Amino acid sequence: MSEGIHTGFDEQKYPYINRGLEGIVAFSTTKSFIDGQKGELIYSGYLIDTLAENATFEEVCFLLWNDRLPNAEELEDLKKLLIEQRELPQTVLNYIQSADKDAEPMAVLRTAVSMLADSDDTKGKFDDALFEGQAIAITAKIPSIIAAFDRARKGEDIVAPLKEGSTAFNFLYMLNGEKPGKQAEKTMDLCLILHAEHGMNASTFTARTICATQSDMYSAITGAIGALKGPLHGGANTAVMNTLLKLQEQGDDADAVEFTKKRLANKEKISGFGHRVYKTFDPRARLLQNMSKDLSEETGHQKLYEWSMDMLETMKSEKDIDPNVDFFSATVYYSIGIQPDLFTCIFTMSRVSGWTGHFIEQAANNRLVRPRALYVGEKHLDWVPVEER
Ligand SMILES: CC(=O)SCCNC(=O)CCNC(=O)[C@H](O)C(C)(C)COP(=O)(O)OP(=O)(O)OC[C@H]1O[C@@H](n2cnc3c(N)ncnc32)[C@H](O)[C@@H]1OP(=O)(O)O
Ligand SMILES: O=C([O-])CC(=O)C(=O)O
Repeated sequence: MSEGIHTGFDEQKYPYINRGLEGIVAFSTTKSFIDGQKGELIYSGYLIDTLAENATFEEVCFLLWNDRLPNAEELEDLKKLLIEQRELPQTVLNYIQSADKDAEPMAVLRTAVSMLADSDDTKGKFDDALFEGQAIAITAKIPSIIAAFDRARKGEDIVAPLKEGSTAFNFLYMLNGEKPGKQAEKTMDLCLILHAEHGMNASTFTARTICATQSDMYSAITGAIGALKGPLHGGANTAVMNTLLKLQEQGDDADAVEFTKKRLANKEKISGFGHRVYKTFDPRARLLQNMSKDLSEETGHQKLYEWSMDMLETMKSEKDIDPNVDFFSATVYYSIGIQPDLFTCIFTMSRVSGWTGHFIEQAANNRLVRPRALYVGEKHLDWVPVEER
């Protein structure tokens, strides 16, 4: 340790700092398992591929809140409760209508979710018996907030939620003002399943840290939304789409290989690639890649898919880095008509199930989260009066 640096630590005991907490195991969980070498993801016992093939988003919510799949009656009950909770309180609708049209959708969503606490009958009280009801209310209302803001900012009437249909179906209906077809609903539902849960990622860690102070679920989800919004986390899906749209502006013969190489040469990070845990292809990206390919052919967006593949191959050959979940979700969302600046909100619609599952788990076996920082500043300085500085 160099002279003048005072750590405040026993240096024998704390010889290094773990920047970014990489590899630190601070919680146990039954919510998900990730094998970063094999590229395997499991939600409460079920492989992501099994869930993608068989489950609905509502079943995944139940799974993440209860660590088991629902029987038919439990699933119907949950769907009913989610439908009952879709309507937004008038205070939140008023806020959405008055929000700046140019505001970031994730910022509006963050504020609106925070406001929901006021009109919740439980006031977000920290009580085991109330957590699942709060999780249902927040999960049900997030799609309504996203769709309402998107319509309000375009000067369109807000569409009231349906009293039927899946979360995916109702969201697309509220967003577009017309009922979606079977395929759009299925695509949306699959995206919700694939983004629901992912271990101790930055936003889930935020939610658990807030829970650990015994604050409340609304605060935890508000904080988690703030963490997800960043471009190194969930915000990367919007950044991926902006890159592809930039290529599109250059015309059909735009060169995605050169574009990627140039950015790498400038030491820029390429959004949608790399991961703290996966050292191979993210299994969700594999599933989304197949969807992206099929949808790009159906919607005439083949060029976007071709450029994505050029970027993928360049990242592999130049850096040996694979795509993460945000890479192909971008073109999937785009192909079903969602605007790029809403992409991270769609991620939120899904991830709220994992955040709330972790909140319930943390509360059941709580300990305050409180790591330490290595102090590297000065100590015991003499006070200098302001006029002498
Ligand atoms: C839902 C999600 O949150 S998935 C992640 C979404 N985020 C992104 O797509 C943003 C782009 N990716 C990244 O910034 C990173 O890969 C992260 C933040 C996701 C994970 O990164 P970390 O584990 O912290 O790795 P770190 O940033 O230290 O990168 C390690 C090395 O790989 C390089 N690298 C990692 N990702 C990328 C990338 N996307 N583009 C170019 N280089 C990259 C780094 O430059 C670094 O190289 P160096 O050792 O030569 O300096
Ligand atoms: O696990 C992470 O760090 C990021 C991620 O892929 C996710 O949250 O889905």
